[in-house]
Amino acid sequence: MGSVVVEKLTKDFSGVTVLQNINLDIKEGEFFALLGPSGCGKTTTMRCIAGFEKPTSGVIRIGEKVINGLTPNQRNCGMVFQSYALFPHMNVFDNVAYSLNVKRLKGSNVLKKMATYTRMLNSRLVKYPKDIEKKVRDILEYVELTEHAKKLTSALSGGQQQRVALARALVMEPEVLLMDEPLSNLDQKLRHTMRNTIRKIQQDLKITTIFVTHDQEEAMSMADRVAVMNEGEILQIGTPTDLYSNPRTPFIADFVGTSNIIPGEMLDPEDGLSVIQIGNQVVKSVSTADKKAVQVIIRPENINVLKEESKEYDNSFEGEILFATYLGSIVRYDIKVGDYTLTADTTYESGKNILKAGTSVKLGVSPERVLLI
Ligand SMILES: Nc1ncnc2c1ncn2[C@@H]1O[C@H](COP(=O)(O)OP(=O)(O)OP(=O)(O)O)[C@@H](O)[C@H]1O
Repeated sequence: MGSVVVEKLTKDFSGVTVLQNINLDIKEGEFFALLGPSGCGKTTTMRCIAGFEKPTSGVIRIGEKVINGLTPNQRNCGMVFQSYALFPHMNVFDNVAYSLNVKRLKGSNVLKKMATYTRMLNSRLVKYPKDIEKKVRDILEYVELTEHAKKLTSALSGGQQQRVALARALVMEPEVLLMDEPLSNLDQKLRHTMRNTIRKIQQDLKITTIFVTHDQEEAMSMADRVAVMNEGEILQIGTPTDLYSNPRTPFIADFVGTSNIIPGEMLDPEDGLSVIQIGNQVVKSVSTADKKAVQVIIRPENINVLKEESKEYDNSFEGEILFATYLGSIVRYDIKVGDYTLTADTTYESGKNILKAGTSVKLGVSPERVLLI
């Protein structure tokens, strides 16, 4: 398995820069996600690594080898796309065996051999060499598709088709697995199951994996590390917990999870805590900033919603419930505090009533949970 290093990668399309100064250092066996909104350059980064796009400048290495000059086939990357990209007229087994066969056919008269192979496939006379037969059987068993081996891929469910695509990539024993929004076409429930399947396979095989997604929950739940991209740049790289607790910009705080982001003004510190004026309230934070105008970031789960003040908080506000959303294990409240509406998450306790709109509440936030950017 290979590490993937990208150095100072830029990409222009007709003079328009879509990637600028992308630097990645992906470790061997790591599950690495590229996360960002639509159009931020995730797929282009991936396509440069796979060899489908030529970088305008920059160096890409797999292991020790610079791969800029190699064709996609020579790069030893397996690819899985959102659209599956399977052959609908072939059965599962043939789809998975296809690339292994094509690789073997390399050499003289490839086109003629491929034409013969396709004819054999069409007439169902194809007979695979023993080693290919075994490899395909093993991988199909691994992704739990053995019983579907003879079915046309067009007759399978989305999740099964994506497992065929995964098997087809893995059977080539690639050094790096590149996955571009592989779960986007699946419904919510299947997406969750497939997340676990992909993560388990990745951990089993310890295959270096780059996973492109615009879904922060997907990236955060699957990846060892995540690069957050926006407008052709990488804003921050970190573990999911890193990004969640120490977002470097308001964009990341907002994109990775839900945040209350409120503009404030720094006052003089008190008792070792930063003091920030927000409207006619002050908020205290252990976080520091070396500028006057700051963004105050508070995660919804860090706002304690109390019907009466039962505990002393360094930060305590009066608010009024505007709206309550029951989300299963949590209840999310929109709460009016002065001129702002804050979002607060509370654990749902069965048997306890959800607070109604109009209820007056006290909010408590510990200074450790107030982040300044
Ligand atoms: N072949 C191309 N020619 C011109 N512009 C392109 C080409 N491919 C991509 N772009 C542009 O480059 C930018 C980045 O696109 P890219 O597909 O990499 O973004 P993305 O983050 O993967 O978005 P999505 O999640 O929507 O796929 C976009 O503005 C897109 O329009």
